[in-house]
Amino acid sequence: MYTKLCRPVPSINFRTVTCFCKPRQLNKYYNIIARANCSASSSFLCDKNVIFVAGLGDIGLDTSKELLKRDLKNLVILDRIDKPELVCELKELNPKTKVTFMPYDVTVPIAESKKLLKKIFDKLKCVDILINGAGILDDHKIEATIAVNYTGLVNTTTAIMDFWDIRKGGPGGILCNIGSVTGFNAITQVPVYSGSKAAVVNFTRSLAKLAHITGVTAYTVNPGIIRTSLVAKFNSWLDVEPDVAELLLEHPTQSTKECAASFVKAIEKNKNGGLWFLDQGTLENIKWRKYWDPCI
Ligand SMILES: NC(=O)c1ccc[n+]([C@@H]2O[C@H](COP(=O)([O-])OP(=O)(O)OC[C@H]3O[C@@H](n4cnc5c(N)ncnc54)[C@H](O)[C@@H]3O)[C@@H](O)[C@H]2O)c1
Ligand SMILES: CCCCCCO
Repeated sequence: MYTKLCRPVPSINFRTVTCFCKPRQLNKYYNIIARANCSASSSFLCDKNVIFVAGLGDIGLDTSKELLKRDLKNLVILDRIDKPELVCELKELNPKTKVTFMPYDVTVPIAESKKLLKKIFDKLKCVDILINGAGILDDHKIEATIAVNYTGLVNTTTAIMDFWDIRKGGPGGILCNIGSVTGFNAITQVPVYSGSKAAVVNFTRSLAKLAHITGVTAYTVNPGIIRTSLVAKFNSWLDVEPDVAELLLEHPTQSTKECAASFVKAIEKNKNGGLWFLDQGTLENIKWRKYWDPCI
């Protein structure tokens, strides 16, 4: 619906190249170049430019590796973590994709986020997908949890709208926000974290419904529990359960690789309004029950 398709290409040999970068008059050479890069068996992601906020985290790193199997044109990783060895490892994985790392803290003022995004857009000319994945889990850190998990995501999203919003002449874009199963049903003992993820889910559902105005589609990927450094040990709110991590990790979990495989599959489905549930290696788009309708 919002994917500005290039000139229809023969579906037999080539997939339709979707493009937000040149919404008006697509240069026929772009089509040929894109086709040359993307064989018929390639993914929707082939030849795309992707920004991945938190692409070096435990889930982020394996998801970045999975993305790099899809012949992206550019993968720009923004993260607070600065681990050059991980970036070098990613750069080696696929010669078809240029991997760039830029330090970024999602809690900076929105003007800083815009400045960083301008540098990226000036370099790449277009960005097809923004993945917002920054998150912390420590219910002792109330302000920080909300600042990183929610405000940081909202600000980064709002900042990119300067470059994507079709009302400003932008090409539109695709937002992939990392929520969590706790955004649907809380881990009661970490209500601040769970609430921040519910906010991410709710915010993103609204953006999806605004896509007809902004040209920006949006969905969330909501992993179940994965054994990462985030969950190894964390504080419950007001210490209501000192052993919350141990108790949770007694239940079935999934690996970062399983999550990454489902994560990229969800991105390839590119469903505006998707509520992707990624638990124990499965991928399901869940239906949100409506209890009330603002009727506007
Ligand atoms: N591990 C799980 O079970 C699980 C389940 C569902 C959702 N999640 C979410 O997935 C995401 C990744 O979590 P993870 O388990 O890989 O843990 P992780 O700690 O390895 O990753 C967290 C990522 O967020 C980044 N980050 C934190 N604060 C930041 C800031 N201020 N600015 C920029 N980046 C910042 C970190 O650098 C890291 O890349 C988080 O949003 C988390 O809430 C995790
Ligand atoms: C083990 C607790 C996992 C909490 C992160 C789910 O988003």
